[in-house]
Amino acid sequence: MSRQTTVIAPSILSADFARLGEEVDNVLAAGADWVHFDVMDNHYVPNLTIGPLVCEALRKHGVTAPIDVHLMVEPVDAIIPMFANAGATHISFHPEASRHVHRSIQLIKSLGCQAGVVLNPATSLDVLDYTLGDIDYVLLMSVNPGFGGQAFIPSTLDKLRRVRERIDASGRAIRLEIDGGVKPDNIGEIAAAGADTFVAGSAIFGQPDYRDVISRMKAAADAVRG
Ligand SMILES: O=C(CO)[C@@H](O)[C@H](O)COP(=O)(O)O
Ligand SMILES: [Fe+2]
Repeated sequence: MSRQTTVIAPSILSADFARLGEEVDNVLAAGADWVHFDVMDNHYVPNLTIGPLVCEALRKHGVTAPIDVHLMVEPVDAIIPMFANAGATHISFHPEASRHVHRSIQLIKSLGCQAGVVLNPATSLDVLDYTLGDIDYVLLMSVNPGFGGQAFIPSTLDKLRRVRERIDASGRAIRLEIDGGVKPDNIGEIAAAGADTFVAGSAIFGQPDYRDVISRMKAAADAVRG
């Protein structure tokens, strides 16, 4: 199977929300591939962030890049069509926030979006047993969901290797996305462990030069991915 291209997906959670359209334009012009859009409901996670109106506003602003919606909401099914209609291209959810995981995956796909399942640091890989045949990506959390700016949990590297083995054994073109604490100085070992899609919030929006940090991250990942 062909290798997936390296994708850098800045998490807008760390952007300046007062200038969101401009911030998204700037990271995309600086080489970012996707926009990572963190939706938190003050229920599944303690934090409260943004909803479909903001996704729609980015589309109306002229953003054409993939918008990768990471739903940290419970229950999840009612919110999926709202994001599909608002312009999301990718929608992922936490399986423990869905009563019927297969149904949620099929709902996302029926709306024309790519479907992903999200594994928290302490979530077992068992959920992949009956989802790998249907999903388009796995989103592996390397921090506990809810906040930007947390430190990468080192045990995630071993988990990444195990998910990579499962994906390769499936024979399907499934992306492996990593989310939380990804920085220029650890992206190489994260890529070597099997990730191809890299979310980074504070590492990108915390820097004065987006092009410099994104190109350094991409080069470090590609150096080990070949
Ligand atoms: O989903 C989440 C947090 O729940 C992430 O997408 C973070 O927003 C990533 O931020 P950094 O750890 O890169 O600062
Ligand atoms: Fe996220």
